[in-house]
Amino acid sequence: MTDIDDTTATREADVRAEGLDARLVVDRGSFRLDVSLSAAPGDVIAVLGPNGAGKTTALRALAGLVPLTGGHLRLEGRALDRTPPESRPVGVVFQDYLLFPHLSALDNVAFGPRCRGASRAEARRQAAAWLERMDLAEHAGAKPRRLSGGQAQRVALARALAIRPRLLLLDEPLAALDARTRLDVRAQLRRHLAEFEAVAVLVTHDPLDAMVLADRLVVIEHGRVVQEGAPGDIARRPRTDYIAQLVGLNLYRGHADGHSVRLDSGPAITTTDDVAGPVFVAFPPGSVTLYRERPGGSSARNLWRCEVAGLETHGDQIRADLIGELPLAADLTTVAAAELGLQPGATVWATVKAAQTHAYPA
Ligand SMILES: Nc1ncnc2c1ncn2[C@@H]1O[C@H](COP(=O)(O)OP(=O)(O)OP(=O)(O)O)[C@@H](O)[C@H]1O
Repeated sequence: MTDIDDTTATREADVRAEGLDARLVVDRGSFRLDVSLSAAPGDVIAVLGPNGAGKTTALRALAGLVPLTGGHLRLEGRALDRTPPESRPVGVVFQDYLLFPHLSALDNVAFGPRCRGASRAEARRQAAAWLERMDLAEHAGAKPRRLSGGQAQRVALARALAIRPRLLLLDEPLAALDARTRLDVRAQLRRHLAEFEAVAVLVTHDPLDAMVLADRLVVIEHGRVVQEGAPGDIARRPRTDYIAQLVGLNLYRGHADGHSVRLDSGPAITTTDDVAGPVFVAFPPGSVTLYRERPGGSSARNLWRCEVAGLETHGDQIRADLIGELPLAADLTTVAAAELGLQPGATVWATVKAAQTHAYPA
């Protein structure tokens, strides 16, 4: 057995004995969720996917709020499939926090320990300690409507952690916040998740939240896992159009023979990678250069005639959506777009250097 096999085997043993080991099969009308999730203690997993992919269903199944149609759910070696939600060692932070409006921050956090048998005084003592840890001590007496979005989020997190869960679930934890608050709260949440010693699963459709907060991403589409791995690997080697769009790459599928990849859709792309067989080829929109006339002296091997289908601002750049023999996205500065006279319907020539493409096995 190699070292890698040893590490994998150890991780799998950890997952079975101490972590999360789940296959969640849930039928909801015509929709079927069927995803496997496993994590070792201390792992933060982000479940990422487009609208309707089944992220919330997966989270609710873990919490026990929707029943499994099939599969299994084990946490620290214990089957939870038939355990009612309130008896699961699971803490949940809902998207809109669902704080009790009539209770103070302190009593919101004390609620969990109290429900699980702590005396009123003990529950409040634990709650006060959690609020302190979240830098919220001075807001202990405040009702939720007096809290800012970021403070409410931390109270919700404190409430979920106060029951000392062995599985922490977060549903779009930053979605309710404005952009400025989001930045701060994301950094704080990252710190709290790093300190959390059990498994955390967060659901999001924001790739930045997923990349910053999680050790591992599980991408689901149409109720199935389409790709999983470390954030960096997924960003470098997307395997579906949805993921390629999330990480901002043009992505194609084709058949490689040496440095040439014949795409399933027709044209070929030259790459510096040496690959063979079925592959993906990806390149960033920023690596595309556009010309109004066919460039004569360009050394680029990859040259395609395209038509501008649409233009939109993208950060401080313009993103051109191009169609033609190779549909692609190209980023250029506003000045360059003006000089090229880019407008929908215009014909342009697009080039990409072989060294800026990346090919990998499909
Ligand atoms: N109560 C329900 N009854 C029947 N179908 C449902 C129910 N709730 C959700 N669905 C369906 O299950 C599928 C997955 O929904 P889910 O909310 O889990 O997706 P999601 O990935 O969380 O999406 P979003 O990002 O939009 O919240 C959708 O097709 C949805 O229409």
